[in-house]
Amino acid sequence: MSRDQIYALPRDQVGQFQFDEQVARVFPDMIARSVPGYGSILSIIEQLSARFVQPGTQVYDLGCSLGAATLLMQPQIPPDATIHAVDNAPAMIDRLRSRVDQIRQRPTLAKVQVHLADVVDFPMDHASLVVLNFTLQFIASDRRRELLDRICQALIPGGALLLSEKICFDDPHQQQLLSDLHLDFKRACGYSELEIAQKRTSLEKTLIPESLATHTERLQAAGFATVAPWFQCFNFASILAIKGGQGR
Ligand SMILES: Nc1ncnc2c1ncn2[C@@H]1O[C@H](C[S@+](CC[C@H]([NH3+])C(=O)[O-])CC(=O)[O-])[C@@H](O)[C@H]1O
Ligand SMILES: O=C(O)C(=O)Cc1ccccc1
Repeated sequence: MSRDQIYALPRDQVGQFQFDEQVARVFPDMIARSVPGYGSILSIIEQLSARFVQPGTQVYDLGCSLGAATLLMQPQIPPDATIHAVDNAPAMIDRLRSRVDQIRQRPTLAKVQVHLADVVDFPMDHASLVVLNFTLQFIASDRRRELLDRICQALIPGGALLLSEKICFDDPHQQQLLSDLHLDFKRACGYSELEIAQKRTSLEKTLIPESLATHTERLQAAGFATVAPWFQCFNFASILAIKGGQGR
């Protein structure tokens, strides 16, 4: 796996973070060394897919990057279900397309369709599981509610949304403590102070975290009957939201 050294050398100017060729090349290493719990969340997504995905339904992996979640879910779900892996970064989608083409499309495996598209207006229907694994944080704040409304509408009764995000805290002491612990995690994973500082600058206007309360309230307002935060490590959290059955 290629090591992320993107921010290792000093830059005169640090531009906005982009999911370009350079990032796609090192992405598995970058995310594993930047997001505490990323590997655990992926293996729970694999487990959830076995429980929630129903025969003949659609699964959406929104902001799929290199398809880590998609490729784990594929062997777990009924063969007549379809996974739609969606990302608007050509560098990510090109790599995922060639990986999916390499996997022989066995009739016992669910189909994977790879889409270069913006998740904000990507059409969805008859979904039993939607994955937003660290993607909503990159969507413009004023488009988030609309996307969650559409996801809830697209889900069948009993269908699930898995939402993982970097979060922030209303209490400044909690904010300081948990972001400091995240920085310690990055240091322990081998990032230098320069790498940490330059990446932080590049993400400032691109990755906009919200509080767990904001996420929970918006999911409830979008129509989810059950909103269950199930994972938190420092300032990263994951929520499972279920659309109610008939009458809920
Ligand atoms: N509007 C958008 N439309 C489509 N894609 C988008 C948009 N905005 C951002 N992206 C895409 O969302 C992904 C976010 S990474 C997700 C990891 C993955 N889920 C994983 O489980 O490995 C998380 C991170 O890097 O922290 C990138 O590939 C962007 O191109
Ligand atoms: O690196 C960080 O500080 C993050 O918040 C997570 C992250 C991981 C990968 C790409 C962009 C942001």
